[in-house]
Amino acid sequence: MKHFEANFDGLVGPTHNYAGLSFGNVASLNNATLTSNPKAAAKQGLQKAKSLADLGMVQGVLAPQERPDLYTLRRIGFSGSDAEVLQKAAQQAPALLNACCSASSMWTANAATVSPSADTRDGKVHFTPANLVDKLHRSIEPITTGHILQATFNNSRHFKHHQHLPEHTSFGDEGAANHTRLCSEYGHAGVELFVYGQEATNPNAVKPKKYPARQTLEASQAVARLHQLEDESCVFIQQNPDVIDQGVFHNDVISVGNQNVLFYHEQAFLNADAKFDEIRRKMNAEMHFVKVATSQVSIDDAVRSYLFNTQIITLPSGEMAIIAPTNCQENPAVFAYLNELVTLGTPIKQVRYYDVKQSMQNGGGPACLRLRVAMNEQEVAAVNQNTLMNNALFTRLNIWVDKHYRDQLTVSDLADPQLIIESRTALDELTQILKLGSVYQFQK
Ligand SMILES: NCCC[C@H](NC(=O)CCC(=O)O)C(=O)O
Repeated sequence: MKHFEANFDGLVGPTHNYAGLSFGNVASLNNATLTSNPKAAAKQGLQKAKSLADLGMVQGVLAPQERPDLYTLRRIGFSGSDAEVLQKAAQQAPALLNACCSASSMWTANAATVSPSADTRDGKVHFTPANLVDKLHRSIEPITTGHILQATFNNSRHFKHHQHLPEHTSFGDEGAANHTRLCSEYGHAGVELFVYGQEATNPNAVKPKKYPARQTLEASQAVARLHQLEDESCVFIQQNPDVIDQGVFHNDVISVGNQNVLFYHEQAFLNADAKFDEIRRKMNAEMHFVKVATSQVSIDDAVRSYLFNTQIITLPSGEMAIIAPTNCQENPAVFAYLNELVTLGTPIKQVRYYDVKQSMQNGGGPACLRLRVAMNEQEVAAVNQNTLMNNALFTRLNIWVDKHYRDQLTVSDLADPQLIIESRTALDELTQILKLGSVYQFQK
């Protein structure tokens, strides 16, 4: 049977804006006053997804969330008509309004952790939505994320959906951004590498001093248990707290893996040597650890360019390619490194650049925008086929974006009640295009 690694990209929602909501995420804070372009953001994302489909990859899309989130605003005491709720929140608690308007669900690397059927005891593909408790604006995502995942992977014979972990910082979970699956072939059992920022229940364990460690060991272990993974196929490794304090808020800002390749910065992990030995032992296959030294690319350049927030994909030819943001071309040290990388004799043979600047300005690169789901042919056939990218869907979604999205949005626009109507009209139409059923609260 054939096996694939599919990428499901998050569609950028109609309220895409720069509100500076993510303490510890340098780009989010630095760009807090910029005017965003939701239409351009959505189109950049669609173009990247379509380009991967054109390369012969299995590519899908995940619907965005309903924003503004009036249900959360009502839950915290704002009342009246929808327009009144928005106006009162804008006057009395603008920071809370901003948190309820973010289009952050587009970063589907944080939607869930996924374990393919080759790794799980019951032979199903397992999904656990991330609780994202570290950030208010993201902590309101997991319930709807669960609905969207269930409507997309809507076959209980093949797909097992779990509830998100308990909503407490001890179980801080950021999903696939801190999870990498290593394997020889996508269909063979692999090693699932869980990267955590801190141990919540061990007061003596090291942790960052300045910025939050969003992922805990306890959360990663819980996901591994839920997904029915064998101990022999899991490795838990701590992120270097010093790099978290330099803006590496997720592991996918400092390392990325694909099949038997782990591409990483030398400062990414604690106790890397011992953990890499454990990976080698558990893999039963040759591993390529592709290390980038600080002398080649500094942490600052890695964070600015998102060199490691690239996607490494295996093309139908068997060659690996890196999907990089154009920001990597614009950074001299990073561009020089990538030009050299393809000559080094590693499995990575080419680099392709895509403009995803609208997302980058919020601290999300190409890899943040996608959720990886390794599947066999039968599982791909069991996915909601209306979510899979092809020429027709690409054309349809571009028309949909043109019809509903604004080409500029500032934080002060978030109090505009018209935005509720625009967003709901767009999302209602989207659920029809993707045949998702009623996944949003306003549809229930
Ligand atoms: N995987 C990339 C996630 C980026 C995301 N940024 C944000 O939410 C920024 C939102 C804002 O500042 O408007 C985050 O930090 O979780």
